[in-house]
Amino acid sequence: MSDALLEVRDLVVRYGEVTAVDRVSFSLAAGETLALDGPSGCGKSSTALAVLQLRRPSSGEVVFEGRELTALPERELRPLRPRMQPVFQDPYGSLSPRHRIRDAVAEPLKVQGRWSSTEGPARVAELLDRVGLDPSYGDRHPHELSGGQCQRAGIARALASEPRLLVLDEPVSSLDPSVRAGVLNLLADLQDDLGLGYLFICHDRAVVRHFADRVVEMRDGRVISG
Ligand SMILES: Nc1ncnc2c1ncn2[C@@H]1O[C@H](COP(=O)(O)OP(=O)(O)OP(=O)(O)O)[C@@H](O)[C@H]1O
Repeated sequence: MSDALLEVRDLVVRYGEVTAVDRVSFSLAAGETLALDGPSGCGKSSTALAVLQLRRPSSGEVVFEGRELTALPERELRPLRPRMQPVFQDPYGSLSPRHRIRDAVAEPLKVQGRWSSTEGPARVAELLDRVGLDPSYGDRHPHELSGGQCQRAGIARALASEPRLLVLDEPVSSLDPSVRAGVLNLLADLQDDLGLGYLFICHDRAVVRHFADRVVEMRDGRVISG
């Protein structure tokens, strides 16, 4: 019995004739950061989407917390989805422009039946505070936040689901260099506190070296080292 949080075995993702991910395997423990590195188009994002089951792989296995996900119908996946949360490159893209930050963070609690009108607002304030945002930011809309603040709000929303795994697809690439370190430090703190596993996609070698425990190097859909 493996104690891996995530185990990916012989993963294949095809888009029609294109094989974007070709028998990729790796594993990730709780509290660990595994980086996927490689040139543009080598299949990093396709791997991430297949791990999250946002795109169903063509073949292979994704074992998360001991359960093989690829064979599960959507209704059986649904209760597991909160435990694996994505954070994408575009901080504004993961938050609806029409909703206040407070509502965006509250939504997972409501959808997952964990909202109460007495404790819910305090939980949202606590999550905003946890990501370094003053809870008064809850009143704002995404366009009233900087890119870094918006990415923090997106992380608060992801944390509302009480995940065990964050799939971080270029989470700081669109941010000003001056705010990148702050968001990476926040992610490192959260990992220390919560024991989260991170699948981390990033094309910045210096960031990868600094942030990742292990690196899986990809080329043309395949793992070439790691
Ligand atoms: N929705 C899609 N339909 C068809 N082909 C796709 C699709 N998404 C990705 N691809 C192709 O799959 C391959 C891998 O793309 P992917 O985005 O996974 O790579 P990546 O390493 O994440 O690249 P980048 O760093 O540029 O995001 C590429 O050849 C790409 O053109």
